[in-house]
Amino acid sequence: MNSKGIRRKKSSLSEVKIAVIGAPSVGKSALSVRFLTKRYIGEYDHQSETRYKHEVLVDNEPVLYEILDTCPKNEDDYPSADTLNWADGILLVYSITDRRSFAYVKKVSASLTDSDVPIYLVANKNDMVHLRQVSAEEGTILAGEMDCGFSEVAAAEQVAPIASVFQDLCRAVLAARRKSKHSLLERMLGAKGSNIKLYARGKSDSALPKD
Ligand SMILES: Nc1nc2c(ncn2[C@@H]2O[C@H](COP(=O)(O)OP(=O)(O)OP(=O)(O)O)[C@@H](O)[C@H]2O)c(=O)[nH]1
Repeated sequence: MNSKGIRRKKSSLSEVKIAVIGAPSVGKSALSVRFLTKRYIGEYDHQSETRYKHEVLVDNEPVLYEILDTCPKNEDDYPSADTLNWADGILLVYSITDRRSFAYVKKVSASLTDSDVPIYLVANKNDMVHLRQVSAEEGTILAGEMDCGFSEVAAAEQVAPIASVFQDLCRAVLAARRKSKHSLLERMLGAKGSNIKLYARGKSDSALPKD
């Protein structure tokens, strides 16, 4: 997978970089374009990964999404370390009609066990239940193992549930970012704890007793 030129620097607060990862033809582009344009376009003719930028409100806060729609060449083409390092959040996609695509996300999830990057698991093509090869329960179990969100959706038919998937992942990214900032601050305060001076609020320095 070609990820040349992808910046490694982590985003600022309002930017959220999402990598959409899954086996070929599971509907990664259909889901991304549904979220970006609310439209469903059945066939995408792209031979390489595509990046989109899109600003939306999440909980009334503007968020700039950068979405990397990956494009594996085959079922054995897994995302590169560059792609996984680049992402603030990972949308793992499989198709309910394709058991091998479920094996693909399982394998990617196994490579992410030491990663703190928030993940969301999506089972696409839920409109094709007559061709189902992966049960909803299997998806729920895998999401439980990864401790991440999970939905069965149909890019072909739905708009709001797909927006919710991207927004839930965005919330998880922002929450993880707040948590890591908080723990960094705690570590800094802990290290400098002995030097911290406490001032009584509401009193000016001149009103404080001189020692
Ligand atoms: N029935 C059905 N077909 C879908 C759905 N989403 C995508 N497809 C079809 O699945 C095929 C693959 O969709 P893409 O969005 O190109 O899949 P992709 O994962 O981006 O494919 P690659 O870029 O080749 O890896 C297309 O024919 C889509 O029309 C869905 O929800 N339901």
